Amino acid sequence: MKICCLGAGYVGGPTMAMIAYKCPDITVTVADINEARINAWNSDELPVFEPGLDEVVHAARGRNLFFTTDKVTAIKEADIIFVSVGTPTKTYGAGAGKAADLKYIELCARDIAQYSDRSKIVVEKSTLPVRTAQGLKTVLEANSTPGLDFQVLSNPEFLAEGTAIEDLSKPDRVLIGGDEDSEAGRKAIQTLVDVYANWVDRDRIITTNLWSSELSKLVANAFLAQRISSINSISALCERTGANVDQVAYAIGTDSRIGPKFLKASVGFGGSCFQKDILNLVYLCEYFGLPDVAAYWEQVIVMNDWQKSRFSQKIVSTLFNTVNGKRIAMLGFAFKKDTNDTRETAAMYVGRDLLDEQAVLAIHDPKVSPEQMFKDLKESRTDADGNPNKQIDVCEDPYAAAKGAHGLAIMTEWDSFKDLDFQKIYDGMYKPAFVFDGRNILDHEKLRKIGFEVFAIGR
Ligand SMILES: NC(=O)c1ccc[n+]([C@@H]2O[C@H](COP(=O)([O-])OP(=O)(O)OC[C@H]3O[C@@H](n4cnc5c(N)ncnc54)[C@H](O)[C@@H]3O)[C@@H](O)[C@H]2O)c1
Ligand SMILES: O=c1ccn([C@@H]2O[C@H](COP(=O)(O)OP(=O)(O)O[C@H]3O[C@H](CO)[C@@H](O)[C@H](O)[C@H]3O)[C@@H](O)[C@H]2O)c(=O)[nH]1
Repeated sequence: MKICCLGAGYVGGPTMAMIAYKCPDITVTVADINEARINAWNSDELPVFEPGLDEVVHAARGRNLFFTTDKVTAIKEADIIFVSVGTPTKTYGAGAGKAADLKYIELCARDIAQYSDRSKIVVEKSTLPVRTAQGLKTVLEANSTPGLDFQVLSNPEFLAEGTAIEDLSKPDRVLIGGDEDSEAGRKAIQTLVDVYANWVDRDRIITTNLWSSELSKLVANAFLAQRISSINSISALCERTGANVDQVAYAIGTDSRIGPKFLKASVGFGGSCFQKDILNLVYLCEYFGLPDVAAYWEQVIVMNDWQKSRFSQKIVSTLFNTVNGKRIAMLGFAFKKDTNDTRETAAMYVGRDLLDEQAVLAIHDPKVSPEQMFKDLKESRTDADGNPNKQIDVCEDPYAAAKGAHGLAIMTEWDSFKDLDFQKIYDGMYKPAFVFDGRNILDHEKLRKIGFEVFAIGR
């Protein structure tokens, strides 16, 4: 069997690497139009940082895993074609700021139709609005050689960044939606089930109709993000009342009906998916004439935005209502630990707020490049005369970032931050030395004993 995947991004690369790793008899080719990305997948410096990914790629690459820019051959040869291209929030026209931009998906469908000379199974791996499969099928049938059959399946991906390899090798479930009402549809579903059954227990592979599968992905992300916004809303109430949000989260999470996960209060959720997918859900609700449902889910985003700006306002008000010219050390820039991804990271929004207030940002992140930070903060590295940007100092070393700072903000929960020598950091800072723990990962009592003024979320 031959599988091809269009899109070698955060999802296409690792998911296909896992299929190739677990199924040595299947040839897996990942095709992308971005040559630099493909070159990186073929090098020792993979374009995605994920614990354990290097090992999986190295074991399969060249054996039955291939990365290429030749999408035509990849499409022609494949029995199953996954589509794993981006579905960003639309920035133009109807639905701008909410609806998913489906142009990359449609271009893939047109390529598949044009280059296929036999019937294929087409799998939606990207996160898509419910009922996209209908449009895909129409484009495929209208543009291909008559007589070919394209079975469209929905197989959304639930991996989280930073734990992608663990999530892919032991998924809670694999979801496959297809046309359950036709013989060809059921056969296509079974073909994909058989691929995953090489390493996933059969009872963890859920099959549904197409629309349930497409919608479940958006709903899963909406529910996860809703939990974070819920606990973050309570963090504000804790700060006013003397309750401790971590204690509250533990107390409610021990109720097996609520469960302990995704109740960690924070400076706000980030990442490429939650906001985009909830906005998409909101748009769909509006489109299908359900404004009250739309408003309900939109509140998850409103609360998240509030949590981020609340954090930057807290820094400014605590530092005597001015951070003008003050150095603020930001530890962490990625949207969560164990990834170099900064898409929608809370650090970017807090950073921009502080720059607006004329602060000097000293940023350290173990994985994020300075180029990425400047881009996200909408700043250039040098001024018109070629002198370095004086408002942003990217530091390789957290101690260097904190030296001469008035405040230190934990933006990402990197484990390495917990073991820093805080006495050394304290000695190098202006006094009073303020810590703003946006992830509640530090030992606050210990910090207070050293002499820090500590602000934590929800305490
Ligand atoms: N990032 C995640 O953790 C995650 C998890 C689950 C689901 N998803 C969903 O998966 C999809 C892909 O996300 P991603 O993070 O991998 O995106 P990404 O931007 O990292 O990768 C998409 C890739 O598709 C390529 N591409 C675009 N058009 C193409 C074409 N016509 N042919 C071949 N390649 C093409 C781009 O060059 C890019 O490399 C999105 O719908 C996203 O919502 C993402
Ligand atoms: O209790 C928590 C859990 C997470 N976060 C934050 O929420 C964001 C998202 O975290 P996470 O969900 O772990 O990472 P993602 O890679 O964005 O994964 C989500 O989005 C993916 C893309 O759709 C889905 O596949 C995953 O199932 C879903 O967890 C990050 O900023 C986290 O720091 C919190 O603030 N508190």
